[in-house]
Amino acid sequence: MTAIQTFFLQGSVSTLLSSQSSVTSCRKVSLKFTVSCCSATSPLAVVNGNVEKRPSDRTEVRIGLPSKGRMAADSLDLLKDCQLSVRQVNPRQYVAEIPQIPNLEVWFQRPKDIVRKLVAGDLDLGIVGLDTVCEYGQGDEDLIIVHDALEYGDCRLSLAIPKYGIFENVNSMKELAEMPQWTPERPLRVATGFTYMGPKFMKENGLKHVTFSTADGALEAAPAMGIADAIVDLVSSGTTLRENNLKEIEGGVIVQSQAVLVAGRKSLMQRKGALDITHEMLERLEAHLRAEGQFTVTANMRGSSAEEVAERMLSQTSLSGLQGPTISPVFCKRDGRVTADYFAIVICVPKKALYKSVQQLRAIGGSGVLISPLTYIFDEETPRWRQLLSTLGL
Ligand SMILES: Nc1ncnc2c1ncn2[C@@H]1O[C@H](COP(=O)(O)OP(=O)(O)OP(=O)(O)O)[C@@H](O)[C@H]1O
Ligand SMILES: O=P(O)(O)OC[C@H]1O[C@H](OP(=O)(O)OP(=O)(O)O)[C@H](O)[C@@H]1O
Ligand SMILES: [Mg+2]
Repeated sequence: MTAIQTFFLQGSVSTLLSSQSSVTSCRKVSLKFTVSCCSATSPLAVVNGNVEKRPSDRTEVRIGLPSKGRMAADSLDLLKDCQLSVRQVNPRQYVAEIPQIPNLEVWFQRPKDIVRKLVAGDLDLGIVGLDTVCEYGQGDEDLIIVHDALEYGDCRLSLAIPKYGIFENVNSMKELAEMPQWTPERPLRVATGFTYMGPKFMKENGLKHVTFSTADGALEAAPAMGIADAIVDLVSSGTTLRENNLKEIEGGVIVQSQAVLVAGRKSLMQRKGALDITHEMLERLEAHLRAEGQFTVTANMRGSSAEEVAERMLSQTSLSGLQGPTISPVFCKRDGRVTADYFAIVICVPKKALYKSVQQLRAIGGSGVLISPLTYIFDEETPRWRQLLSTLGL
């Protein structure tokens, strides 16, 4: 019989980087492992929080969304903006649906569990921060980033050290690695929740004498408490670092992160419907995110012909639109004759350039300028879809 247990290991565990496999006793940490027990007599197999990969014959495609934390609401909002509203019967129910996509089940999970379940094949798609994919995916080639920039959850995984004391004049990873203080007896102590990415980064940067401790939050307190010399944690505005007298250093950014759509390769290749659903979600996300930075601008312009109006429009730097202005005659009846003295112009304008565009329109005789939000810009091609097909070898 197979039982799955989760428990806390309390003890003195840390990783000494100079010898990859050695686990030495240095510092108190609390690590959470999922352990699968095959029988009362067989040895325990630690599988990094994952249950073993197993085949599944379910017919529904599953997407994991963050159940809590700062990514949860933003993920639902983004899907809603793409007309993919999630219908959840009550907030404590972890399964939900997106009525627009009938064969898709939504499962609310903690971000790290979304990545673990993607690796295990229990989810097919997920939305999480790139930092979480890197940390819990541990380089698994079966994890494919389908959309790498969902434009929320911006932060970076960074190494930070105190501004004071022996670190006062240390401003780069190189200077940190060259400090004479770090020896096998007195290694650099790093506190981090990123127990895969942290050690990997330090090793890649040539830091030999390093130990790690971990905690579930408020890591920025560790140096002032005397528990650690440095931390590896997420930074967004930088306020938490500043308030705790810590600084980032040159070369110390490990990952630039934001929300991403991630999928399991096997799911995309083998699960019926998974690739089609991914295609639809990708199309909507790309078209929506592209549109979000733009306004539609319509205006009237007096002119003798569409070509003459177009020439005036194209003489201005901010009025060329995506592929050029759309110009249509506005017909009216004067003295019994139908004429077109006015033309309606329609262009897309980046939100940042809106006021400049309005000024330029007025300068060339535009009137009655109307501004409306854009929901989607569907291009002929979805660049990330091409990329995905090529990654899958299709
Ligand atoms: N300060 C921040 N600003 C912006 N995005 C952040 C910030 N901190 C984390 N993130 C992003 O949001 C994701 C979720 O972080 P959040 O702290 O909300 O949840 P969590 O870390 O899973 O939960 P908890 O902190 O309660 O353990 C992170 O993986 C990261 O991608
Ligand atoms: O650069 P800032 O904008 O100050 O944000 C950085 C902080 O945000 C996250 O913490 P969170 O709010 O998730 O709290 P936690 O420590 O409980 O995870 C992260 O772990 C940092 O502590
Ligand atoms: Mg957090």
